[in-house]
Amino acid sequence: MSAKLLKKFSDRCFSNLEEKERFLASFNSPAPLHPCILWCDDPPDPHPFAIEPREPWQPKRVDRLSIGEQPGKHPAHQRGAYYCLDFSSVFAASPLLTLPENVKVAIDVCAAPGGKSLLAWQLLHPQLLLSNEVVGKRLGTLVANLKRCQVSHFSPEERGAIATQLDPQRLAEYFPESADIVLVDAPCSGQSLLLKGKKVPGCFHPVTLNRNANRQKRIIGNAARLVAPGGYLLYMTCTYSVPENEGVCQWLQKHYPQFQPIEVAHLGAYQSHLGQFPCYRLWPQQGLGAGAFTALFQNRSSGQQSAISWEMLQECDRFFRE
Ligand SMILES: C[S@@+](CC[C@H](N)C(=O)[O-])C[C@H]1O[C@@H](n2cnc3c(N)ncnc32)[C@H](O)[C@@H]1O
Repeated sequence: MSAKLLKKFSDRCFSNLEEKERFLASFNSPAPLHPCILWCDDPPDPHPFAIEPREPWQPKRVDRLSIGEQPGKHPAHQRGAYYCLDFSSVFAASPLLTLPENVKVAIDVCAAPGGKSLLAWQLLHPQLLLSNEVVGKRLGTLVANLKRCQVSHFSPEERGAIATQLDPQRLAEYFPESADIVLVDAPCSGQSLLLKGKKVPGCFHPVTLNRNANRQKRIIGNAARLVAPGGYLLYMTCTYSVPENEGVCQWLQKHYPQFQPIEVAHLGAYQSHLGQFPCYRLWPQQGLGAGAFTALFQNRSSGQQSAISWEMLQECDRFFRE
């Protein structure tokens, strides 16, 4: 990581000197991140782990564990009792808590390894969860996680998931205006991954940011075409950059003006000071995770939700082929 580019970014983002110092300090001495789990079974009593106090927006099925807990090594993990994810992901997906449950169709456009799909499955109880992943190797991981975490295979008789490996443009052509909720957890410059000890070369470089912003615009534009009239689009990243995040949201509003940003009351305290519309940031200096961006949009156009063809679903499905 270039310390110069990080400093430049923080100069641009924070007029408050103290906030800027705290942001930079997160990189110089990263705080350990609390493990976090999403329960797929009902949590047992007694609880197998030491847990942290809850945040007001924390879904009931999510527990943030004390430092030192290793939920991935517990036998209940292999049994699929829960899925391990980071708390920033929970923050990003938390606008799902404001949406109607028991919807017909949820589509996760960028789904592997599966955290947001599992959150949508647990929080919204969709009839059909269509989890899509373009990268073949990652599709295998996604399907393995869905199966381990007890998500059944969809059929017209049974609520469940379908896994596809389609480019977002193809997805939009096959299933237009069909989804009550579409999730776009976009591939991004991944700046927050630095705080998880990962190497992310060039993640503050303007060329990287532009390349990612452009890729996200293509993905979110196609994702918008999947959303039924009245349905929702949730856009999330794990990066801090402004051309991604606020920039991509502004692009969406300009090119798809029927998509209105929706206020998420429980995230009011996290309103991004870098956007003039409802969108939310978790910063690393807030002490809850490495960071995330999230914005919820509603498709305000009028019309009917399109039905999904079972034949088309069967043709694309890779749930049992992985
Ligand atoms: C941030 S990750 C998704 C994480 C996942 N939602 C979760 O919660 O576990 C972004 C995903 O987008 C996929 N991706 C990369 N390029 C893409 C593209 N052009 N269109 C759609 N997805 C893409 C990546 O392979 C990656 O799996």
